[in-house]
Amino acid sequence: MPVGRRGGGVRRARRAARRSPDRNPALPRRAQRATAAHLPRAAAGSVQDSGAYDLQRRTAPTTRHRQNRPSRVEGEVRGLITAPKPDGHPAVAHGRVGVLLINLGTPDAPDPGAVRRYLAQFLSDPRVIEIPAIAWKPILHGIILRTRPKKSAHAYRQVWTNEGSPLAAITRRQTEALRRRLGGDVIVEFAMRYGNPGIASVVDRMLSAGCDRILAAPLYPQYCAATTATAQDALFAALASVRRQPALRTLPPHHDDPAYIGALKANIERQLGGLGFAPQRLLLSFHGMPQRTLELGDPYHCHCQKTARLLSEQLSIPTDIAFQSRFGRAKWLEPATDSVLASYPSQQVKRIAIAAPGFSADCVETLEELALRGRDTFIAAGGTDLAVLECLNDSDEGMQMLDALIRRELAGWLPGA
Ligand SMILES: C=CC1=C(C)c2cc3[nH]c(cc4nc(cc5[nH]c(cc1n2)c(C)c5CCC(=O)O)C(CCC(=O)O)=C4C)c(C)c3C=C
Ligand SMILES: [Fe+2]
Repeated sequence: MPVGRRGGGVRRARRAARRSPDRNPALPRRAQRATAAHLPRAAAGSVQDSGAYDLQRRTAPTTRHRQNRPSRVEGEVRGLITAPKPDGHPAVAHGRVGVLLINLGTPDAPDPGAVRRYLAQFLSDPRVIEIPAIAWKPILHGIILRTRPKKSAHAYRQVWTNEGSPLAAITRRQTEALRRRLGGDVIVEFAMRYGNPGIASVVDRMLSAGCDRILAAPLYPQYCAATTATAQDALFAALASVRRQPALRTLPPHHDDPAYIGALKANIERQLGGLGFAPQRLLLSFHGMPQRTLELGDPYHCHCQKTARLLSEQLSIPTDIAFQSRFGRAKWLEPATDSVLASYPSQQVKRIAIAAPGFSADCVETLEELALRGRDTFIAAGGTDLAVLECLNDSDEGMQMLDALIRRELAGWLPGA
């Protein structure tokens, strides 16, 4: 907008505010005049194209108001210069910035029924199983959901904690830590792509709390259609029926971000330094994917390779890369973690550490598949020492990285940023 026009707008807005029959009757006349006179210039435009109906606040800001304040100047101004709502206009909370951490999800309990419900939702996602539904549904319902829940529930039972599934407990702690770091200006929540709390219900809560700007952060450093894209699909689907949609940003993949690589290096070196043995090799184990997804153009494999290369350049211990958690009969990315573990001892590699940089939180795949079954495989093949390192979780290194990435993506949305 040209400067002159904007200046005129400011003057008109101030005159209108002084004359306004809607001036706040709760304020003394002097305070009303002061309110109009102190309109920030930059904000006057928002008075003209007023969202003024929205504003609930009709009194001078109290401490409570300031704590819950809208994060943008326009919001403050709209808060002071209010117009009456038309009859029937609903109260609308607005002006808040939200961060939504999204992880994969996990069963509600380590029993076959809960695991079955979780797997039914997970494995019905066409982003995860890219087989035509007509062929996949009979296999899923006729075979997989009849057999796998019992086996998987056993795995979950071995790693379950007092706070529930490790993935859920850690994601909750990450959320609380980020909330503390970002302070009262940002509403921080987490949601799961499968299971609870679901993305739609959390988004609904954030909108009710007044989030009209949301940064969604799928907690996957390496982009994959089966994880990142489906989390975003679910978010967009949740908003598809919303009248008043928030502005939306999504956290990009950060597989090669110096903040991520630096956090991994610090986290791994700290843990290696505390081991009671000197590993000869560090195996970097990523979750696998069908080989076909690489051929279809999914960048996941390349992202994993790049993370592994950048990290190994920063570490003094020799590293290998492998892919775990194979599912189904199709060819998956190689080499497979269990094959590598079984082959190490015959190459005289008998003391190893494993890190899983693609998992932002420890889960059944790291705690059961790597730390229990992986260990058995390695020891049975002749290995002597194995340590499975913790994921970044809510460690200082991990939270510092997440804080930095999130703040970067919130640029312009936070006061003074
Ligand atoms: C980190 C990235 C992940 C990718 C990529 C991924 C792809 C993928 N996974 C399956 C099948 C299963 N995964 C399961 C658990 C699971 N997967 C991830 C992450 C990725 N998956 C996590 C973090 C977890 C752990 C969840 C938890 O509750 O702790 C499971 C369930 C467990 C089991 O029954 O083995 C399945 C099944 C496929 C098919 C796939 C890509 C096509
Ligand atoms: Fe998985």
